[in-house]
Amino acid sequence: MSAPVTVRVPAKVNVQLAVGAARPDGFHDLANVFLAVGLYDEVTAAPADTLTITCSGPDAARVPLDSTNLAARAARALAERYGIEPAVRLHIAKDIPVAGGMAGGSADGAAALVACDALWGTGASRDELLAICAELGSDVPFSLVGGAALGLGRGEKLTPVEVGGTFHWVFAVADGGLSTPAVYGEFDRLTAGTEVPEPTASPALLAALRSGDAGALAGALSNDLQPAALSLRPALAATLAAGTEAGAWAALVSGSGPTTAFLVPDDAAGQKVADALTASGTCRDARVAVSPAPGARVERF
Ligand SMILES: C[C@@](CO)(OP(=O)(O)O)[C@H](O)COP(=O)(O)OP(=O)(O)OC[C@H]1O[C@@H](n2ccc(N)nc2=O)[C@H](O)[C@@H]1O
Ligand SMILES: Nc1ncnc2c1ncn2[C@@H]1O[C@H](COP(=O)(O)OP(=O)(O)O)[C@@H](O)[C@H]1O
Repeated sequence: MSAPVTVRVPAKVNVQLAVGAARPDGFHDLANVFLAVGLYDEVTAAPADTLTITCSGPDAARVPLDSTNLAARAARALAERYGIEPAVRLHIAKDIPVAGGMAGGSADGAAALVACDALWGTGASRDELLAICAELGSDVPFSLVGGAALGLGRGEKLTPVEVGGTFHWVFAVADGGLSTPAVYGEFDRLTAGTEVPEPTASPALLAALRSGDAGALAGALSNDLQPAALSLRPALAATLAAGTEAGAWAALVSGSGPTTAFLVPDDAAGQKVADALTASGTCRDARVAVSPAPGARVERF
């Protein structure tokens, strides 16, 4: 019998999220610049008679353990592709905030795919794995590749982006989550009757990533979903202000939120901003992390 396989997978922050008008299929075309950050989930796949799924960690109770779980969906999709039974016990050790705009579910989907591929010896190519990821969700391909990438289309068409240094972040974890479709829906409501421009990647942002210049990156961060997230969760404005007052170089909502992200110059500043955010009472938790981080990788057999 094969030994269990454990895969570690990072969270993400969107350093640019340019959103176009709603498409006929309900999705939005994006220029989505993903940056993987060093907060990780681990997914372990072990042989079993049937597909079962468990989750541990402080937010485990908020993770669905039914057939909608993205890790379970990934295992089923791979098994179906190779005509085998999805007989696997999946365990998620969850450290990425749930429904927080940091792609935790997508991360678990990508990790389960890599873990099951190794466990079952399917030998799927990188392109096959990426195609399954794109079927599972717009953010899932990025969780597989990690680093930094520009996502076009609905975010699934990836081009790697060069990163020339290490960036230091603080993430303020909010109470409860925000639904991604609800935030896109609020974006549509807020932009109704206006001309929504075609989303394009910012040359200044890509140059800042390439040079590793955190000050330049701070000036180039942008998120078109931020007004929608703030409209649905006005209290996030106080969190953003608390981090900025404590010395963060820049503050923005991470993706669809409600996690907020603070770019800081170094470790010491990160600890100071994290302490101030915790003391402010405007968030549930504050986590420090660095980027870039590698994508879904087998850690141990
Ligand atoms: C906003 C972003 C930014 O990276 O992530 P989060 O911040 O939620 O993690 C993504 O676009 C979320 O991607 P993901 O969570 O994979 O979304 P999907 O499962 O593909 O789609 C869920 C729903 O979000 C909306 N959606 C998603 C992607 C997109 N380009 N346009 C959309 O309108 C649609 O309503 C869709 O039905
Ligand atoms: N493995 C998983 N981990 C977390 N959430 C999951 C998972 N599988 C499915 N979900 C569902 O996806 C929703 C979005 O969660 P998540 O991916 O953590 O946030 P976001 O889309 O904001 O980045 C959750 O509310 C949950 O219902």
